[in-house]
Amino acid sequence: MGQLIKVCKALTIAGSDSGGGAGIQADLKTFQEFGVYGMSVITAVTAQNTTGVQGVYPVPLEGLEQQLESIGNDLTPDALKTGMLFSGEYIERIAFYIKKFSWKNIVVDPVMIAKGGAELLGVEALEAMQKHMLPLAKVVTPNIPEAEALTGIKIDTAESKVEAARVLFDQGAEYVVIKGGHMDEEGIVTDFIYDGEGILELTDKRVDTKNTHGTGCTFSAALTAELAYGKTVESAIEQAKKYIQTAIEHGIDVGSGHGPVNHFAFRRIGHE
Ligand SMILES: Nc1ncnc2c1ncn2[C@@H]1O[C@H](COP(=O)(O)OP(=O)(O)OP(=O)(O)O)[C@@H](O)[C@H]1O
Ligand SMILES: Cc1ncc(CO)c(N)n1
Repeated sequence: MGQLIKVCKALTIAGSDSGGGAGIQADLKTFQEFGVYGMSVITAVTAQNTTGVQGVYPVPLEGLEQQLESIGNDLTPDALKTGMLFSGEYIERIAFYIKKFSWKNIVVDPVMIAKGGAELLGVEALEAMQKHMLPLAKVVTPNIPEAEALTGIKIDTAESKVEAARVLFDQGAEYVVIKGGHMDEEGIVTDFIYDGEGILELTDKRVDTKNTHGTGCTFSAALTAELAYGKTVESAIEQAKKYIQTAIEHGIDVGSGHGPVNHFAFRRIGHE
């Protein structure tokens, strides 16, 4: 007789990256590495590789809603993350289903632009992100350009970073993580965390590499996996930072452009 195993479950609502380094593919690979059962709702299919995004094909709205219904009627995620949400209309529907099924532990990665400049979310969708997604977010994880777009604040000083984090908190996120990958800091990368009261900064050494495709998706997926286990937000962020650091340090040599990070490096080199 087979034995059924109870596991923690995580859902990603995001776009597909045919190249396998970002989006749904990065999320599911990361969930698997953390030993979490991964599920997906696909918003759009991208034709993409390490050199860029060649095409974006949204899943019809009906198909998006049906995927959400299918998950909600049978499987309750312990945590979920959102990535590329495609449009304001899609965001509004996704928020509706998250509330309908009372899903909790939500990580909102407000993906807007791919490395190389391809638009993954229209600017018209900014308002929907602020109005519908941020109030549902346990954690919001913008990179610097996304934090600037959502707040209208130019982030170029320590003070402006704090100010932007406050605005995102006021927009409804319980925790704000402004990722430092795009900040021009000599030799280090600092992620900035704000919970409405205190500030925590997580710093690690900047890896000199062109293989940074999918860093943001991978980081937020690791964070989501840890939340699915019931970890505190602080410890989930710390673990996600360790995971992404190891994945970047051991980048994978495929493709001729910005190659992927190594989703399986963390366990293989002895972390648990
Ligand atoms: N060169 C690097 N060396 C070490 N850590 C990095 C580097 N670049 C990014 N990171 C880390 O990776 C995570 C993602 O940050 P980043 O700012 O690159 O997100 P992102 O722009 O949303 O990524 P993407 O859009 O490519 O998926 C953060 O934890 C950040 O500190
Ligand atoms: C589908 C998808 N989601 C997110 C990103 C951002 O890295 C990407 N390049 N592609």
